[in-house]
Amino acid sequence: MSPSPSLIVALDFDNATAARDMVNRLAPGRCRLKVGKELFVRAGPSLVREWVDDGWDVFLDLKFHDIPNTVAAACRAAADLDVWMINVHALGGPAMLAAAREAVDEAPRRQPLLTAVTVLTSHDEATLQAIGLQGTPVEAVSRLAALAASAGLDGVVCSAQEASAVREQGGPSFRRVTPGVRPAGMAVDDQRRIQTPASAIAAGATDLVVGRPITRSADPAGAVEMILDEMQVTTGG
Ligand SMILES: O=c1ccn([C@@H]2O[C@H](COP(=O)(O)O)[C@@H](O)[C@H]2O)c(=O)[nH]1
Repeated sequence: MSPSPSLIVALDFDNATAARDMVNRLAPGRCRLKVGKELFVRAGPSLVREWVDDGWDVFLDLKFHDIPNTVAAACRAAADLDVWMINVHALGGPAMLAAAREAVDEAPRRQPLLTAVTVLTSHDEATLQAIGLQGTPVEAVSRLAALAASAGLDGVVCSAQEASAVREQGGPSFRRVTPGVRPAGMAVDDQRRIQTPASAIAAGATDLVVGRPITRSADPAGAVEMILDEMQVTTGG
């Protein structure tokens, strides 16, 4: 069975105060939080721990990509924060993915979901050619999703444009975490493979990641509700 759809707010801020202000404007239970490289480097594990202790599900989006031993150690450190989800790059290959899986399985308390980034949503076919990846984005994502599924990961990060192909690869319970979501008429920014919230859900995305359309809104909680409404139109939830 597919997981219930969820909305994850990307907290791309350069300081803890601004990030806390944003979280204080969001309604607990309506969305999850994502902490990425910028905020983590600026504000560190203590901020993540604070939100986890407050009851938030936190996706620690650090996209580990290194030799297996280093990634396993990083995954252990991330799991120690009792977060809901962590991720690595599928391009790290089978041994790295297996090492990450083993590290998370040995987590002493909460085992986070472990997902793998396939092809960044800022990439289009021309970018793939430039970096030497063969085929279309959906072909590359499918190959990498198959690697992640064989290593026993819990899902992948992809664009919603590939969500149905990933569901075929990994089965319904294999999560399709999709950034690059833009409500109709919003700025695309640096994203290239985008979908609206409704079309992302219709395509089989399980967890929608949305940053700037929420965090740059004058009414972030209202923006969350509008996106959730759009998601429910398709799920009937
Ligand atoms: O392929 C990927 C993987 C991660 N991201 C992250 O998601 C958010 C998207 O933010 P927006 O402001 O909604 O564009 C951001 O934190 C990225 O680091 C991604 O966009 N694509």
